[in-house]
Amino acid sequence: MFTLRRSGHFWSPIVPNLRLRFPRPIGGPTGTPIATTRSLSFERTAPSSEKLGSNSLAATVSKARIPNYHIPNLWAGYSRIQNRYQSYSTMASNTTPPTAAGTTPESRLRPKLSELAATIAANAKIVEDYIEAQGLPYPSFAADGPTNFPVPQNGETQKIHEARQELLTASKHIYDLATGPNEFLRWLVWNYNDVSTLHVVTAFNIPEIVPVDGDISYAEIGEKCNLPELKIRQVLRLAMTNRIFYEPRHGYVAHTAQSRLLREDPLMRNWISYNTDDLAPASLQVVDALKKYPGSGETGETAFALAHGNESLFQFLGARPERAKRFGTAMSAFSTGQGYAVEHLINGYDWSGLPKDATIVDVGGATGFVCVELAKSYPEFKFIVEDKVKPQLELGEATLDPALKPRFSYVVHDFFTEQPVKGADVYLIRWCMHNWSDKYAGIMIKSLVPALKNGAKVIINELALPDPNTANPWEERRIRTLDVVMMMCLNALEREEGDWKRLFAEADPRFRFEGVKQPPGCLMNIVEATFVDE
Ligand SMILES: C[S@@+](CC[C@H](N)C(=O)[O-])C[C@H]1O[C@@H](n2cnc3c(N)ncnc32)[C@H](O)[C@@H]1O
Repeated sequence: MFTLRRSGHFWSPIVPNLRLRFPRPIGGPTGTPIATTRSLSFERTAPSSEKLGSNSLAATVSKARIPNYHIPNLWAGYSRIQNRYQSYSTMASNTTPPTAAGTTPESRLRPKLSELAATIAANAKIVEDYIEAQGLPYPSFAADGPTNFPVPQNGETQKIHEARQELLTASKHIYDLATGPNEFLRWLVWNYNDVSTLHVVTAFNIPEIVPVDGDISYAEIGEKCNLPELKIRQVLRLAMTNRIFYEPRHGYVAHTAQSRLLREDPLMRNWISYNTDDLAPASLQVVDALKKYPGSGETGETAFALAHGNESLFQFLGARPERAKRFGTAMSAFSTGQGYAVEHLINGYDWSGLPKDATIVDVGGATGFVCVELAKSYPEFKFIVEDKVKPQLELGEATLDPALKPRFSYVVHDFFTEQPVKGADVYLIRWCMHNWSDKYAGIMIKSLVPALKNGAKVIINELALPDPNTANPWEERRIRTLDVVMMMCLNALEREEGDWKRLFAEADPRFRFEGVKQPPGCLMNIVEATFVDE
């Protein structure tokens, strides 16, 4: 029996400044509703010195303001807050959660199931506690689940994201280990069936046909797609094993979070259809391309070209405006987001080390949007945006803030020909060189040389691949896949630091290679070389 019959408050003996306030008398035997006062609340004034703990706790406390308490629930909530405070305090004091990665290549080959399971449990708890404490939407497969993992990416959540990464890595390891090599390989090669079912789902617009709320029979979907019910059932039941739709009752189909995303996100639809229509056929030609053109660096001698009537990717897109538009949208689905934000380039390079009125040439700069951002921070810099595609430059010029106009000019230029702007301080090349083999990347750098004054900088902003096993496994798979896609489509590649260094050395011995940087939180790198001609 627990009854409170006077107004007042309790101070938590564990959490500084946390109190349970009940300004009006409340009462009732254990387990029965207590007086319906809406002013019953947890309160806490967090000292500013407490970072992670206090912010998370603040959300927990505000979530706890619920009317119609039962006394036991109230105390459960009170002690939950205290427990959470203790777990955040531990996290804030830099306790490292268990990790799945071994420390040597050999130890990575021999993980133990029980240790992986412990890693999963510990890191899942960290992530889950944070989500609940912040009142974030809980991850779910259900149609109303969040479309992205709900923890935002910022300095304060770094430890939570590290824990999530450990969770993902250990989960993949334990799954693969428990599968065993024989089954693993047998299923790996069947992954094309996942792609082909996804292709059917998107090509026949099935996410549109399935209602957002409720369900629809296989027969009705078949009628709308002009396909037999049985075939729809075959395809969708495999797709469902990837949680694309589910079957709430026998013979009926409803949305999951993933199928809803296919319905509602045009970027995602473009990304999928570009891959299924344009790239998947090329992937089946990689072996033939390697046999036919083993050492080629030409864009027309690729798996893509073999799959698409001997047209290079650029020729293919140039002749098909609709596909080109879809390609553009698909690319933005891949390379937008926090890790690719231009601000990393603005904040991650020492622009203030340049002369105050420096001239920056943005080679292959499209609309010049990178320079526009740079111009905001460096009010005396001047910018020349170059691109081969005139409409992009025209768009940039037409949409430029009038206040910036005196500092900007736009020049049609092919970056494989001699650089027309002589004596600039910086030649910036962002997201252009990974489209080209070393043969052409070398020509791009050599074409700059006649324009370079002593001390001029060449800054390249794209990837510099890390050594194997130094990135987290998830990121490693992303960049290695991208690297192979560049080969398949264009005989191009993502480069390592050594590749960048060699490119500059081969282009001209007067280049001093300054190295590669990766701004914190950025998925791209900044490669820098100085032209030294004294
Ligand atoms: C992937 S986009 C990068 C655009 C921009 N730099 C950025 O950071 O997003 C590649 C750019 O290179 C341009 N481009 C392609 N071939 C070119 C060439 N031969 N000369 C100049 N620009 C070219 C394209 O028009 C496109 O704007």
